[in-house]
Amino acid sequence: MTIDETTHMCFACSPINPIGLKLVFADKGDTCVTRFVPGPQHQGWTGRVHGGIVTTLLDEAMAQFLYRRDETAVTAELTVRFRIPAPVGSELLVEARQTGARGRLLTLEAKACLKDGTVVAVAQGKFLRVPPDALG
Ligand SMILES: CCCCCCCCCCCCCCCC(=O)SCCNC(=O)CCNC(=O)[C@H](O)C(C)(C)COP(=O)(O)OP(=O)(O)OC[C@H]1O[C@@H](n2cnc3c(N)ncnc32)[C@H](O)[C@@H]1OP(=O)(O)O
Repeated sequence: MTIDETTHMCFACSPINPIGLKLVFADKGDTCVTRFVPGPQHQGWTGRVHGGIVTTLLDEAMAQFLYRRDETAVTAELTVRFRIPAPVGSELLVEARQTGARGRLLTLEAKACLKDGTVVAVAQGKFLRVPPDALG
């Protein structure tokens, strides 16, 4: 896949998308991790981070796990369980890992936790391999 890591506009991880989350990822053991401090602009109900933003963090962590391992795949299905409200202003630690692979189908899981380890949300993702040129 040919993607310019400095100029792409991914909402979650682009360094230059003006309204993006600007997530930075790293590999840690068999996981891919990131941290994010949601601001007031990321809330739904007052003081609670919007579930779509939490979902984006989880989805992106799984997608980055694959990207960093040279897999070209897209999210085909995503299930999120929101365990507790994510408070605006509290850092979220997000990690993703692969749980399986069968043919084109890759399965992953991700979780978002508060700094004290409290789990905020967990996700199961199914990703389907696509040809590299399908993703530009
Ligand atoms: C370090 C620096 C960073 C730099 C960083 C650079 C940028 C890094 C950007 C990252 C960016 C990430 C972003 C986040 C991840 C997105 O957000 S990805 C975007 C959201 N997802 C999409 O747009 C996907 C939209 N859907 C599709 O394109 C198509 O439906 C799919 C998923 C490719 C599948 O279509 P298809 O290839 O035509 O396949 P299809 O014939 O439907 O199914 C093939 C097989 O898979 C099976 N299948 C399909 N769906 C499922 C399912 N959900 N469950 C089970 N089986 C399934 C089918 O049953 C079928 O099985 P067989 O009949 O072959 O046995």
